[in-house]
Amino acid sequence: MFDPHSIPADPTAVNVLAGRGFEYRQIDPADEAGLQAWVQAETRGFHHARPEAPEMRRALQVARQRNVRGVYDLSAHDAHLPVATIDGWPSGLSVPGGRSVDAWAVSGVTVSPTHRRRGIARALLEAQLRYAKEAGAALAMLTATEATIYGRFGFSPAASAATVHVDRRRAHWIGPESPGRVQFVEPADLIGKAPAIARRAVARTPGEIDRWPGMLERHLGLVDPSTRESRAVRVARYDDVAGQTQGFVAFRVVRQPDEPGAVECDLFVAASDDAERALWRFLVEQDFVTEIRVRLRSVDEPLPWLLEDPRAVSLHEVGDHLWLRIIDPVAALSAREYGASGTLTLEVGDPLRHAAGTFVLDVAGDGRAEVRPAEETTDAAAGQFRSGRRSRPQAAHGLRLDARELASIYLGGTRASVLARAGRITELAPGSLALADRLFHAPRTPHLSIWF
Ligand SMILES: CC(=O)SCCNC(=O)CCNC(=O)[C@H](O)C(C)(C)COP(=O)(O)OP(=O)(O)OC[C@H]1O[C@@H](n2cnc3c(N)ncnc32)[C@H](O)[C@@H]1OP(=O)(O)O
Repeated sequence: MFDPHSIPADPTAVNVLAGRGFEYRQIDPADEAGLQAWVQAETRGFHHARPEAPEMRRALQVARQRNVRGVYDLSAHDAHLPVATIDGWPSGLSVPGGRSVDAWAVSGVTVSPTHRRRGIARALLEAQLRYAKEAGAALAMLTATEATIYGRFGFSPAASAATVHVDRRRAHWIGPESPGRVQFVEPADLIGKAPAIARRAVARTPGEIDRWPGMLERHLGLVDPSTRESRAVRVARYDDVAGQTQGFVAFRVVRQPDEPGAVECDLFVAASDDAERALWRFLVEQDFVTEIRVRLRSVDEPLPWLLEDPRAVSLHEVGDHLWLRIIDPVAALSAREYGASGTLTLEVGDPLRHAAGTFVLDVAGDGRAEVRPAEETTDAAAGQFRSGRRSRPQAAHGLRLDARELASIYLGGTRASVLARAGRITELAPGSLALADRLFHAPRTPHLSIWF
């Protein structure tokens, strides 16, 4: 695994920020005071309360695993606190076909209100794209607080999420019985096996990213188990007939005294369809609750099809969630599996130059692609055309699009034809959009179930 601490400071960012009177630093994982100040600044940047000691310990544990950078204004009153924060780390991203592609996750982007709109975030983000390249990542990725910030850096929405509400009184189950068993478990008893189950759940869903050490502990209420909020966390797990745990949920019931409550769940992990059904059933069949609210679920849940009254289910806070930025089109396009065979040329524009070029996507009958810059036809490809394994490129299906549009169609969450209707993709030969829609189709709607 690539060491995120090994990347030298980006000279452009150093110079740009120095020119504005700021110092751009990487914080050493062993620099406890430096990391604490960074966490304080990031927490303030996101308008959160100052962290208590257990949360600070957890934040430091996470920060030590990442490339953590701050911008310092040495003339400020609290000069040890950065005026801007950002962190990045290498992480797998699940793509259609069950593989994971090497990506670079970006998080913790804050600029103090005293220093904003002076180009600090731009300097930090452009540097992150160069770090992503240095780390060998095919894409950069993030979740965005505001949808207006990241398009200018080539990021674009690639997977959505929604909060699923279920009206308990109307939630009569008609779906199949799962053969295994759901049972309550204390969070501390689950944490040992939780990461492995989460890994399998991530692998089967395009758009999910690797979980990092310390992430599940927070959802399970284990960071500071003595708080009222942590003590309210209940956990149920699903074991298959062989006794293997295949999924779990962590939830709270919120209620006024003597009133029925509402189930609030923000950790729903299912490594099999049986687990997914059984855990939904467990959540929606609780007594003495009126509503079940599960955050960051897919916009394409099977749940309405499992209930007699599909209108018991409603989607709220539906929106973009995972944003991708293509860094290396050949690596990114080669990683996923495709929904059809065919050959498509992609003329990709990119004002920041990372993904610019013309690429030939040549998908064989097994859904695997060979991708090459248009000027190269490799000997291997020529051999495969001769042997008939791959179709020879015709005069040719092609699209002209920007790196952003490529990011949005990449996981299959948005169709190329929709972006063409929006005037954002140009079809270069008749039939190219229909082919692109078939190629990029993913059997499972991409979905990301965490913030990062
Ligand atoms: C992945 C994540 O961590 S998402 C978290 C993002 N952070 C937050 O929401 C915390 C609160 N907000 C902030 O800290 C800051 O406002 C930031 C980080 C969003 C922007 O920082 P700044 O240093 O002010 O941005 P900077 O001056 O570099 O602006 C860069 C460009 O983005 C634009 N921009 C910056 N913030 C916004 C915004 N909130 N909405 C729309 N455009 C924005 C600027 O106009 C500028 O455009 P241009 O370069 O094309 O002219």
